Amino acid sequence: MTWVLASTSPRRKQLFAQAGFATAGFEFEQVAPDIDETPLTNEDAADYVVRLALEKAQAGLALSQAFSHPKVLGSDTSVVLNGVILGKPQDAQDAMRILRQLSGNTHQVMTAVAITDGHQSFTRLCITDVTFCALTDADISAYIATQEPLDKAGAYGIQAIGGCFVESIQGSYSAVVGLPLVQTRQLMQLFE
Ligand SMILES: Cc1cn([C@H]2C[C@H](O)[C@@H](COP(=O)(O)OP(=O)(O)OP(=O)(O)O)O2)c(=O)[nH]c1=O
Repeated sequence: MTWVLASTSPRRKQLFAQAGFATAGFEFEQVAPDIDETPLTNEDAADYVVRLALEKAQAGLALSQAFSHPKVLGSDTSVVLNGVILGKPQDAQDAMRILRQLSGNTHQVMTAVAITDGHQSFTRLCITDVTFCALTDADISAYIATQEPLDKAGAYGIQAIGGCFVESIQGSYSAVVGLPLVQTRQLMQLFE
């Protein structure tokens, strides 16, 4: 039996390693799923993240044929403001646009996790409210100059400099970073 993380995210790798602390001899392989992340027409944000997590897990399973009895985890994180998915910034200008919208407001971080072994698939969805303090354009420009926002949903990382903008959160911190630890462990236990 082999655990496989279908993700290229270094944050998910770290979190998945943490989630396996109680699983005897826990080790995992990593594969890079390549899926189309375009939302369907009128697709609800929650439905979107769950679908993507499952598609990443299924794409990862197809890449895991060399492993014995693979159990494959996929996950997706989206930042949602007033029901609209903000996604990852295209470039610095887009990051500025996104961070101006988040400034002084509460948004939702939706993270879904899915595990499949080809016979059974289970998913969990975590929705965390994150409230940003008010940001000046100078704050945002200085943040973008660090490059940190560019590969992240919602153009920030709560675990690093972006944490300076987070006034409060309600929900799972690890889900905001990229993988909810409690829910991931619960899903893993379904396969033990
Ligand atoms: C909101 C937020 C997002 N993020 C990151 C987590 C995810 O890596 C990324 C969201 O993009 P995802 O598309 O969920 O994941 P990914 O492309 O990085 O990796 P993969 O699809 O291979 O699993 O944004 C943070 O690191 N910190 C934060 O505070």
